[in-house]
Amino acid sequence: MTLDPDRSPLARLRERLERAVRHPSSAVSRLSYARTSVAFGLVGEPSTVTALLDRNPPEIVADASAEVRIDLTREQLARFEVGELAMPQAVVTGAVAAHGPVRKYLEVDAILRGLLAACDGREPQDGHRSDPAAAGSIPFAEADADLMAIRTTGLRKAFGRNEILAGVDLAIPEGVISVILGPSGTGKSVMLQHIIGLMSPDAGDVLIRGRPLSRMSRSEVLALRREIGVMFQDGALFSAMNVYDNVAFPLRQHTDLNDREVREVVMDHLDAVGLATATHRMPNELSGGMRKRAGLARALALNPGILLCDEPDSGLDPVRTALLGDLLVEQHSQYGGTMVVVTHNVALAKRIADHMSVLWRGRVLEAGMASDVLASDSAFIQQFLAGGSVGPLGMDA
Ligand SMILES: Nc1ncnc2c1ncn2[C@@H]1O[C@H](COP(=O)(O)OP(=O)(O)OP(=O)(O)O)[C@@H](O)[C@H]1O
Repeated sequence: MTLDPDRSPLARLRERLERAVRHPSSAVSRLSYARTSVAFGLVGEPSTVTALLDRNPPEIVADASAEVRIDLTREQLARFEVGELAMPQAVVTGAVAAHGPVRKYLEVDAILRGLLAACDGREPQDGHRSDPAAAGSIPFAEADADLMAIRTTGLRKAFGRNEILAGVDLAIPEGVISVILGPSGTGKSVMLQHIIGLMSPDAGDVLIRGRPLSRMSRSEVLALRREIGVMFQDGALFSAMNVYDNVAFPLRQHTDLNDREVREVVMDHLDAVGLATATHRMPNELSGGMRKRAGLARALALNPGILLCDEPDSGLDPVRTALLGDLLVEQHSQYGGTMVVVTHNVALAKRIADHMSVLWRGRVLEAGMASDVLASDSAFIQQFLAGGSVGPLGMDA
């Protein structure tokens, strides 16, 4: 694989959008995939944007370079500002105008589908309404079921008589930060190992971008792992290599970049995680937080479409956890993609999650946009969020 410097996430997005404009009938899947890099947004300087917002209904425009531009109505802008419609990045003819976390991106997708269908003069094939203003909120479960970054269907796993996963149906949307939250010992790490293909289920399946792991050959699973970066609890650094070589390792293994190009990518990532001056340190000379940040830089080195973070807060104090959470959000807004964070840390989950799945007793108890899950009236969720000792969750439950 060659990493073409011209093929930045933005360049790749542009390509996909161009294809989507040329072939609107395939726009839904292409745009859904495009969400993994960056997506949608306001166009132009704030004053231009305001002028554009006066147009009603919103419109989609292919400019000279076939860039897709999306103008929002005033009503949509208001929701954008209060965070309901925040989008990862806005594109101005190839330049990033603004960025922030995705919140209700599925609503945005409904709008996009409508816009594209309107642009093509046809109704979208999946029956979604073409009037973007009327698209409104669509229930999470109905949206893009086949276009989730990760899905598990009826996943079961037992160790002896100890059933850990009892039919887990998980759906992780593309392009956002998803937190898998649950009490200790509930099987979060076991789930993660199934997703990477390191553990096989007793029943059920894992689908990565629609591709079932059960039907993949070993070489396909290995290739898939290159699309998935993993940040392990302790960083999982090679103890005999310094920080620089640890981050360079996947690039040397899986790309044909020359030394200068490797250096550029490595230093870019180390700089982003605040370790640019620690290149020569060995893992045992790093603090726990530094090891995690080095692990994050390594996990991102190949620019994976999906990043899995296993308990990134383990062993960190609350302040370091908050700082690491902010770093994850920052990295996500910079690189895009789907980020999955497994944790039992409620404060971290609240800080970073766009989407949340709560695991309990081997199943997904509740899942959806983080704000909805946090407002759940489930007794278990309320107890877990509050850290209370009274409720359905006991020592062994
Ligand atoms: N390879 C294994 N063999 C036997 N039991 C295992 C194995 N891996 C995990 N388990 C058991 O599965 C259960 C769930 O473990 P897991 O590490 O997934 O929990 P978790 O939700 O990640 O917990 P925590 O938040 O404390 O890390 C535990 O009881 C653990 O002992």
